[in-house]
Amino acid sequence: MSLVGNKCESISLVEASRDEILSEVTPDDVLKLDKITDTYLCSPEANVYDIDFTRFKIRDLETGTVLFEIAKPPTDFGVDNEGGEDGSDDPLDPNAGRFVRYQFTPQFLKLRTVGATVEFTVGARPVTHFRMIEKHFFRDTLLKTFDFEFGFCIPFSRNTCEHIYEFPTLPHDLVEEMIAAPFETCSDSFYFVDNHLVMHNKADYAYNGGINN
Ligand SMILES: CCCCCCCCCCCCCC(=O)O
Repeated sequence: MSLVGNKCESISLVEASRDEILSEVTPDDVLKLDKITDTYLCSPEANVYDIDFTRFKIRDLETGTVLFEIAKPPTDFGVDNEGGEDGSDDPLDPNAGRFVRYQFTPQFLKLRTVGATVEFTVGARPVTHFRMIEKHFFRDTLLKTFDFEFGFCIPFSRNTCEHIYEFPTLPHDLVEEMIAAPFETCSDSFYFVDNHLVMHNKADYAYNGGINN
């Protein structure tokens, strides 16, 4: 099956078929991806560990400035935070909560290291080798793959960790294109427990905040 879409702006977020879900997606598979996926590569039910993200914060590590922060309201977390138009606010959408839209200013792309602090809870099962592989694209170009470990989580625990994003050096022309093309920068975040894919989230990004808007 084709796991990839052609353009961030035109991906079709259809759900993977049952056969696709049942075929195991490995960390090596996603490390090899060179395009954004056009489907979610696991169903929401794959999260048998009841991993629940409850807080997320991004800060510039050079100045300590907090750039973005969201905490889970009582019933929801991770849906469009800026009023995007992907339809994920629909309570019947099985993919609600798997997509986030970020809107940053152009200055964001000048940062060198960003710390992303995530707080999450886990359910009744111990979580071993919890790992996130996250791929960032602009259109058809892979900007960078991040590969982070969360480690081991005991049952019914609340956990916090900060991962360090070292920004790639991007050519000036590419940066200008990214600023001029809101939401054509996007990412796939794949979460594995013991090498089994348990969650797949998507995000897109605009970097034109403060420019005529
Ligand atoms: C411009 C290329 C590298 C970009 C690194 C951006 C770091 C942003 C951290 C936020 C990622 C959150 C992903 C998510 O919400 O699923």
